[in-house]
Amino acid sequence: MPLLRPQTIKGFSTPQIYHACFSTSLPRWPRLRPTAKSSRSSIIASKDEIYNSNSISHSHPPAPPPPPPRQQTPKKTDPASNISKPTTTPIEINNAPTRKRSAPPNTKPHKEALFTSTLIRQSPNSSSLITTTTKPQDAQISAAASFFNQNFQFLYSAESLRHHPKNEHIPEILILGASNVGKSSFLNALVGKLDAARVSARPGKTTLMNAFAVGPLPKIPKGHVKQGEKLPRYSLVLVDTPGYGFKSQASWGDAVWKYIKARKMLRGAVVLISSEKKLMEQDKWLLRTLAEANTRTLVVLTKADKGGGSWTERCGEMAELLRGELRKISRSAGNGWKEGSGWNPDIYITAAGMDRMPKLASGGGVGGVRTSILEMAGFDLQDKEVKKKDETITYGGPVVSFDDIKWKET
Ligand SMILES: Nc1nc2c(ncn2[C@@H]2O[C@H](COP(=O)(O)OP(=O)(O)OP(=O)(O)O)[C@@H](O)[C@H]2O)c(=O)[nH]1
Ligand SMILES: [Mg+2]
Repeated sequence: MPLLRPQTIKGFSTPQIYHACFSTSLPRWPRLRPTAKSSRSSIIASKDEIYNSNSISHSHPPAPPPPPPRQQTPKKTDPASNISKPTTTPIEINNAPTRKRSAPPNTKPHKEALFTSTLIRQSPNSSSLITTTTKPQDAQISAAASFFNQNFQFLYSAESLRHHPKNEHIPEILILGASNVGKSSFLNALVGKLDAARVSARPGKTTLMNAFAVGPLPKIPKGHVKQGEKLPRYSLVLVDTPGYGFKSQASWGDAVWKYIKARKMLRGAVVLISSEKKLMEQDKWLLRTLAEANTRTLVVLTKADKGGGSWTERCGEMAELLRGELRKISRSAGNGWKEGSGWNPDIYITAAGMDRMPKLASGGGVGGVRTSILEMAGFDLQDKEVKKKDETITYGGPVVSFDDIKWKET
């Protein structure tokens, strides 16, 4: 296999070399300085960690199977009609036809749309929050839903990079965000299970990187399979992470950072930001770090149901703010991390953990996010079908093994 320079592989995490400066005194994620480059030896250490990863830690086993779903009494109301319109920004609810979904009894009218929408998104080209699904989007959303509902499996917990077992074939997506932002709840909603990942009202619940598998049997080209290799029976790995900020620890950030810069099958990160809070410096730092590492990024607002005032106004303003921040970051990164290729200009809005309703997996804005995650992971979403794209088309170059990467000299 020819030696490829990692920076020639377009659009996903390029293993570049950065210096990490970890704060040990504060129980926080490390403060990283992605622009300062380090020596090659720090990367070689990461590489060794990958290849010596025989031990799989199960110190954070999955939660027991969820109880049977509670019975819901459907309440038929038009979600869009109950949205309070913003007063200061021109955010409107698109009135395209919606698929009726049931909201729990006694749902407050202003939250009804949150419960019933599969897609809540703000795109740069529209001043409205799109909360509805048009016909083709519906087909894609249901294709993505059936993908995510297949073959759910807890894989492993990892304390550091070397605990992640070798993965040569299956795309991995990282779920990142501050502690308590709703990462584990979001993952549960994605896979349609209430208790796949453990959730708690107390920040700092997730302390390890927890990997979960979803999706149908993968179609791996014969030439990519080594003799006697045991093939995975799922198509996508979602990795829940410990949060940064309040109640977090520097070692958690260290593990996540090493994973971002060295993990071969990482195809993108979903960054969760709470819509009930202000954008934090640490959120901006994370986005900058992903930009410098050239990791594809999708930003999702969580907890749209929380906080005062109109959620449409609050989330719409926050989405605009974030997009401005992302543009600034991509200008200063000056690499392939650009609007549309490095980061997704659509900001999704979710209420994944809202009331922890069993049926929420089909609502709360989560359906639309699934489609973008699959796209980021290299799948092609056609009507009612999800197909794995040829890696050579998606990423602009053959997939090289970690061993074949010629490291950029500093
Ligand atoms: N109202 C509301 N609550 C939510 C939402 N998402 C999560 N929550 C709640 O927020 C709390 C934290 O959720 P988690 O999913 O554990 O958050 P996390 O980011 O995984 O937290 P750590 O693992 O501690 O970093 C829990 O009480 C959830 O029920 C949401 O969309 N709306
Ligand atoms: Mg968690």
